[in-house]
Amino acid sequence: MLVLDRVTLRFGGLVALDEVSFTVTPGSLHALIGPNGAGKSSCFNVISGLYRPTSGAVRLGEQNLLELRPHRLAGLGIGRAFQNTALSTHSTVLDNVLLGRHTLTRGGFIACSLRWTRREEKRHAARAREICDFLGIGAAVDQPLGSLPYGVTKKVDIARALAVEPNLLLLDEPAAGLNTEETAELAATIGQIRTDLGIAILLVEHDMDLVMGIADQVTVLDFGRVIADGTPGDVQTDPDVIKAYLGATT
Ligand SMILES: Nc1ncnc2c1ncn2[C@@H]1O[C@H](COP(=O)(O)OP(=O)(O)OP(=O)(O)O)[C@@H](O)[C@H]1O
Repeated sequence: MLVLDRVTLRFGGLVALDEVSFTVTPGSLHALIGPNGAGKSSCFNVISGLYRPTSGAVRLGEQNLLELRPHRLAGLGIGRAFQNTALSTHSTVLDNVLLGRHTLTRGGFIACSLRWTRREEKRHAARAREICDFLGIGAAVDQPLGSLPYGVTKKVDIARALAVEPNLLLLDEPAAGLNTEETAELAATIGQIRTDLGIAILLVEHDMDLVMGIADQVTVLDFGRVIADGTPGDVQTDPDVIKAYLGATT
C-alpha cells in the first residue's frame, strides 16, 4: 500500500502540491491525472525521491519513503519508468533491461556491473527476455535501442522498471509522444501488467481518455490540490473535474 499523507511541495512562493493525500492499494491500477501544471510530475518526483516535500509523508507499507535515497526504492519493490526515458540508445534492448536487474541484485550497477558470474548473467538475461516477450518486444531484444521506433523504446523503459520485480510500478506519462495507435497498444499493455502480473501501478497521465478504460481508481489534481478521487465513472462525471479539464482547453 502506497500512502501519500498531506504532501505539500513549494517552489519558493509557488505551491506545486497542496496537502495531497491518496492511497494506492496493492494490485490496483491507480491513475493520477490533471490538466497541465496540475502537479502530476511534481507528485511523481516526490514519490520517486527526486523532490523532497515541504511537509507531509509518503509511506510504502511501514516504510517512510522520504527517509530513503531514490536508488534504494528498487530494493523495496518499486520500479519506475520516466517521461524522458534515460536509456542508452547504443546498447541493445536486452542490455538496457539488464540494467534494471543490476539495480535489483546489487543496489546500483556501477559498483557491480562486472560482478555477475556467467551463470547469473544467463539467468538474468533469460528473465529479461521473458519480460520483453510479455511486453510484446521480444523480437527486438538484440537490436540497438536507437534503431527502434519510439513506441518500442517506451516499452523498453517499462521492461527495465519491471526487471526490478516490483510490487509497485510508477509510470510517468508513458504515452507522451506516442501516436493514437501506439497509445492504445500501450494502454492495453499496462492493463495486462496489472491483470497478469498482479503489480500495483501508479500511472501519471495527462490524457484522461487513456486511463478511463483501464484504471481501477483515479485521483484528479488541479492547481496542486486533489479535486476528485474515485472510480473512473465517478470522476468522469464530477463537475469539478469537468470544469478543470474544460478550463484547461479554453
Ligand atoms: N523544479 C521546479 N521549479 C519550480 N517550479 C516547478 C518545478 N517543477 C514544477 N514546477 C511548477 O509546479 C507546478 C506543477 O508542475 P508539474 O510539472 O508538477 O505539473 P504537471 O501536472 O506534471 O504538468 P504537465 O502535464 O504539464 O507535465 C507548475 O506550476 C510548475 O511550473
